Amino acid sequence: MTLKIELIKEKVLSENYFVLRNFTYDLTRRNGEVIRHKREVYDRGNGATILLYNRQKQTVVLIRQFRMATWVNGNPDGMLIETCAGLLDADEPEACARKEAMEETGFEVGEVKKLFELYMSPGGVTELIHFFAAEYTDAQRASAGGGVEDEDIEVLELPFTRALAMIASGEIRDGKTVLLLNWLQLTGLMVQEAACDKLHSK
Ligand SMILES: Nc1nc2c(ncn2[C@@H]2O[C@H](COP(=O)(O)OP(=O)(O)O[C@H]3O[C@H](CO)[C@@H](O)[C@H](O)[C@@H]3O)[C@@H](O)[C@H]2O)c(=O)[nH]1
Ligand SMILES: [Mg+2]
Repeated sequence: MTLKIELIKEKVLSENYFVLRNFTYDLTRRNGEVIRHKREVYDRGNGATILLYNRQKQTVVLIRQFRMATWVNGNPDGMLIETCAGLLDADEPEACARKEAMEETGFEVGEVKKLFELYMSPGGVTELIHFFAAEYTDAQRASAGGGVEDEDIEVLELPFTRALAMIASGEIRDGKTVLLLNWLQLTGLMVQEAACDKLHSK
């Protein structure tokens, strides 16, 4: 059942790099009762992210960068391991994913697969992230990556099994990255762990 919403007031609390608003609205509950809500909503745009994987080498490409929000919330050095990602700005999601792969990892990917679009923090953040995956080859490496302007991004090419182990150990704790690595595991596109360990011990 669709709830009825009537917007009463919208107030901009902060409009600097992104926008924080306070919404007052009346919501008609499923039982017909009307309740008034006040909710703060942070709009920092939508984004795209892409997992690069190589079946032959059984590897994935991730990045490590400083994330202030994690430092504020208990991450001692603020460093986070993630799939490459960016804000859409004026780009279409797929174009954004390709551009971020190029800028952040240095790989110019070929065919990309659209997976899903997910709200990442619906309690208060508008952001919708578009998820992609692409197989990469060494020949597609066009630059060292590292990001643009004031970014300082480290590129990590890891055995897929190592990346999965890093979720279990807590070394990877970024939501979009865990989702994408779990998606790849579920596809069965990567070989089973024992075979993969054998490949990397050669
Ligand atoms: N001056 C200033 N610059 C900012 C601010 N916030 C972000 N930036 C700059 O804006 C750029 C954003 O880089 P992108 O690569 O486009 O985005 P992202 O931060 O990696 O975000 C991606 O990942 C996030 C985490 O999962 C996602 O939340 C986001 O949607 C996107 O997919 C960076 O150069 C960053 O320094 C700010 O408050 N002030
Ligand atoms: Mg980025």
